[in-house]
Amino acid sequence: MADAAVDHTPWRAALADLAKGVAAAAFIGFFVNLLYLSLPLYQAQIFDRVISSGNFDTLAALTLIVGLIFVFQAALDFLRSRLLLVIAARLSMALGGPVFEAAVETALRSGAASAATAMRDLNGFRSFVAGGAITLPMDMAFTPILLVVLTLLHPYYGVAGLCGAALLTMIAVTTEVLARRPAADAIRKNVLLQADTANAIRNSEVIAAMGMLPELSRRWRRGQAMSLDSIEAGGTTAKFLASFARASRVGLQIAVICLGAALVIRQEASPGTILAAAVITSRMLAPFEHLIDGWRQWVNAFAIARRLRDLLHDGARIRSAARVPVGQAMIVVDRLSYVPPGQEAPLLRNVSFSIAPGEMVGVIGPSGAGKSTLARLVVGLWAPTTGGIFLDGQSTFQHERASFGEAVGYLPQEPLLLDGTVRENIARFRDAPIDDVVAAARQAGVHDMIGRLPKGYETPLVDGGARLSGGQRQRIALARAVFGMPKLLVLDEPNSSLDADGEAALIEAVETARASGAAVLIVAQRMSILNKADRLLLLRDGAPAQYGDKAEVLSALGPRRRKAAIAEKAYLS
Ligand SMILES: Nc1ncnc2c1ncn2[C@@H]1O[C@H](COP(=O)(O)OP(=O)(O)OP(=O)(O)O)[C@@H](O)[C@H]1O
Repeated sequence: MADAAVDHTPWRAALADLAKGVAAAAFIGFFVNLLYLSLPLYQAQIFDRVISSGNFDTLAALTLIVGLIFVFQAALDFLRSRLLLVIAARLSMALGGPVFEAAVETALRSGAASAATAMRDLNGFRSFVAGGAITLPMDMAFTPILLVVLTLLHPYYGVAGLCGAALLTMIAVTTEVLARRPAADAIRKNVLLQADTANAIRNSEVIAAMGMLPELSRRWRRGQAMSLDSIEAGGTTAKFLASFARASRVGLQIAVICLGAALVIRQEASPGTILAAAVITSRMLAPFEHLIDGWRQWVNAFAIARRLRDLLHDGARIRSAARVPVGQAMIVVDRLSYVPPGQEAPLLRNVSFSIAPGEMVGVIGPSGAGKSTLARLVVGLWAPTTGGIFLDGQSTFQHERASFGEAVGYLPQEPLLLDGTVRENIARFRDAPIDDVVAAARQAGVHDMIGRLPKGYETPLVDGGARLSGGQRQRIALARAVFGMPKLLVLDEPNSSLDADGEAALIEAVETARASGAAVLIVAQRMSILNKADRLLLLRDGAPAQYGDKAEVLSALGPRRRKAAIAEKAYLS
C-alpha cells in the first residue's frame, strides 16, 4: 500500500483553522474575564468611598462607568459565542465532504455501523466547538490573575481561593474516575440499541408478516433496561458530586465573607473587600465547577478527534488519487487469493483468468463458493490479499475511483437504488444528458417500464426503490450498470429476479455491451445467459475447480445440473 498517498490535508487544514479561531475566541475571552473585575472594584469603591463620604456625584459617575463596561462586556461575550458558532460551522463544512467519503469507503471494510459513527462523531465535534466546554481552559487560564487580585485585597483571601480551586479540581477528578466506565458502558449499549432499532425498522415487513414484534420488543426493552442501568450508575455518582461541587462553591463564598468580616473586625482589611472578595472567588471558581462536566466533554472530544483523524487517514490511504483513464477493456486476474481482515481462512484461493475486450466469462458454483466475493474484488471493493486484478494494466483496487467508475458497470447481487429520481439513479447522480440515460434504459430493456411509472424518468425513489418490484429494481440497476458504455461490466446474478422478458432484455444488453468492446464478467445460476459466455469458471470452496471452454466446464457439473440446464432452456424457449 503506497504510503506516499497518505493525505492528512483536510484534517490538518481544519485543525489549523480551528486553532486560529479558538485563539481569537481566547483573546476576546481574556477581555470578557478582565471586565468582570469591574463589578468587585465597583463594590469596593461604593463601600470604601461613596458610603463613607456620602457623595452622590461619585456614586452616579461610578455607576455610569460600570454600566458602560458591562454593556461592552456583554457585547464581547456575544461576539465570542458567535465566533465559536462560526468556527464550528466552518469545521463541519471543511470536514463534512472528506468524512462522508472516508465513511462510505470505510463501510466497505468495517460495515455500516462504523460509517454511521463517523457522521455522529463529526456532529459531536461540531457541538463541542460550538458549546461552552471549549472555552473552559481559557476561563481557567484567567485564574492566576484573579488569585493575584484576591491576594492584593488580602493574602488570606488568596489562600481561600486557592483552596477552593484545589477542592473543586479534586471533585472533578473523582467524578471522572468514578463515572468514566459506566458512561462508556452506557454509550456502547445505546449504540447497540440504536442499531437494533434501525435493523428492526429495515425488516418491518418480515417482522409484521410473521408476528415477530412482541419478541423483538421484549429483546429491545431488555437492551434499553441495561442501557438505562449504566446511565443511572454513572449518572447518580456524577450528579451527587456535581451537587457537592455546587454546594462547596457557595460554602467557599460564605467562608470568604466570614473571613472578610474577621479581617475587618481585626482592622486588617477594609469593609469594601468583603463583597469584592466574595464576587471574585465566585467568578474564579465557576470554571472549576464546570470542570466536572467539561472534563468529560474534553475527553470525548479527544476520542472523537482521534477517530476522525484515523478515519480520514485510512480513507485517504487506500486508493490512488491520480486520475488514470481506462484505455483498453482487458481484465487480468492473476493468482488472486483473498482472506478477509481479521480472519484466517481464505475465501478465494489462487484464481487466475483474463477477459479480453468483447469477451464474456461466466462464474458458476454452489452457494458460498465465493462468486460474489470474486465479483466484489474485480470491481476493487476489497484489496486482494495476494495476487492482483488489473484493468488495462492498473490494479482495480488502487485505481482512482472516478476514472475507474467511468469505465466500469457493476450490478451487485442485491441491487439497491439510492434516494433520488430514476433518471439520477441511472445516470449515477452525474449531470448527464437525458439522451444518455434513455440510451442506457433502452439497452437494459427498461425504457417502457419506466414510462409506466407515475413520473417516468423523474419518478422519485425512496428507501432504495423499496416500492418497485424486485425485477424492476434489478432492471433499473442494470441500466445504471450499462450507463455510459462501460469497458468492464460485472454482473452478479443479474437475472435472479427477472422473468423471461427481463432475461431476454438482459441478454440483449450484455450482447450490446460486448459488441461495443466491453469485457463482461457474469455470475449466474441460469444457463440462458451463461450460454452466451466464451468461457466458464467453476468455483468450489473459493478455489477454481474448472476453467475454460463452456462445454468442458458444464460436463464437470454432473448429470443433475445438466438436466436442470436443459429443462430451463425448454422453459425459456
Ligand atoms: N466480508 C466477509 N467476511 C467474511 N466472510 C465473508 C464475507 N463476505 C462473504 N463471506 C463468506 O464468504 C463465502 C463466500 O460468499 P459469497 O457471497 O462470495 O458466495 P457466493 O458463491 O456468491 O454464494 P451465493 O451463490 O449464495 O451468492 C461465504 O461463506 C460467506 O459467508
